[in-house]
Amino acid sequence: MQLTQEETSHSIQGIDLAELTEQFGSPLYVYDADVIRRKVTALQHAFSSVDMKMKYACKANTNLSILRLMRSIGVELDVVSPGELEIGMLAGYEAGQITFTPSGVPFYEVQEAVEKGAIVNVDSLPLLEWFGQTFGNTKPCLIRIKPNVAAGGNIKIMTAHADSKFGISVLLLDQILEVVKKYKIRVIGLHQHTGSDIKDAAPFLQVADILLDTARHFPDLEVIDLGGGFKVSYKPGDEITDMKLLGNKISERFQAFCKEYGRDLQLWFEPGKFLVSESGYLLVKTTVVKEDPARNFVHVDSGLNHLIRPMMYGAYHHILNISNPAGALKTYNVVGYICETDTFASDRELPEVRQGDVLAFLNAGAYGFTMSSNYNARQRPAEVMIDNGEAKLIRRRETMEDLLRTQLD
Ligand SMILES: Cc1ncc(COP(=O)(O)O)c(C=O)c1O
Ligand SMILES: N[C@@H](CCCC[NH3+])C(=O)O
Repeated sequence: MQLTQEETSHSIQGIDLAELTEQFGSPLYVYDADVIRRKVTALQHAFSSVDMKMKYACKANTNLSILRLMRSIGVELDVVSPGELEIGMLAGYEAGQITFTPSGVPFYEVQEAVEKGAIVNVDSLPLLEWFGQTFGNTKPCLIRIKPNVAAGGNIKIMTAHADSKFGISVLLLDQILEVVKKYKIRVIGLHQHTGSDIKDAAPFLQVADILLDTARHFPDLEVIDLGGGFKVSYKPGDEITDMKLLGNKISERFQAFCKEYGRDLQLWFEPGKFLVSESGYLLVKTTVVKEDPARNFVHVDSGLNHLIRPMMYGAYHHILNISNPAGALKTYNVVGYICETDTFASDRELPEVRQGDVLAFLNAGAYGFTMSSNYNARQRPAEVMIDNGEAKLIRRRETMEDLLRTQLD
């Protein structure tokens, strides 16, 4: 990973990260708005030769300020629940700019979203049948195809292989077409999402081919939606998706398809991680350094309740000791304070960690706060966004009252 000068000096836009924990407390999520802008621009450049639209997969990070930033730079939205839809609309999106990509949800959730004006990605044959019965040809929809391709950082985040629950298998095309014909359903797009953390261009091209082949059977398309999944850099030296190469290759195939189809379509992507992962840091404080005969343990004032990716996927998050960057290197297991095995990192070399040192977990912008919980009756951290050289609190720290609000005594 190429750390920028700002990252090595442990400041963002001139704001010292350690000082932020003094000001806003610890643990603390911090986001750099400039990184998000840069990522959006990179994707726009990569696909500048086609009519491309970004639908930010906001499950990665639903903070209203992030959504408002996305909206201000022309990025639309992909949501997976009524809650995300509501947050999107609160951020100022019109429902027509939002796609709803459910996964086996109750049909009334789809009904409400469609009635509000969102466009649904239909993900099962029973939902397609219901959609036809309920809306006939009065509402547009996309169909989520499962291309039966396995790709992604780990099996838990692969969503398009044959055994995955997501979408309608491409092998069921005849049945899809039958239902569409029966109700004259207005299918304006085909969608697929292969998985997350996909480095190589090859799987993206493979699924694009499958989706475009399938698209030939639908005469009224306006959109091809290739989902998200671009790989970002988690580890120093990590190879990431070559967006320029991918942009050229996909655009070329897409243009050839549009020519054959006889009409220019729009190409949609639903990036989550790519847009926000690298913008975020989780700042934590070292509570205890335990020099055990077997290992050195660094305990921090956080755990799987705040950042579950290392425990859930074995995901690597780079860690900086921002209080002692020049300390002698030592090897540690960095662990949380939760009453479970919540190891953030094993055998990690860090500049000597002392009690009270502030550590920064990188790549905490995506699937960090949104996957957090109140396990062990712990409150969730505050969130801060740095923009125009200013740090603003964009979510206050939870309190005990927040935790008790729904309990009836
Ligand atoms: C339907 C859909 N679109 C987009 C995404 C975003 O994926 P990523 O954050 O890897 O770009 C996901 C998450 O896996 C998803 O399920
Ligand atoms: N939450 C996953 C990615 C999205 C999975 C949902 N389909 C991660 O942190 O890598």
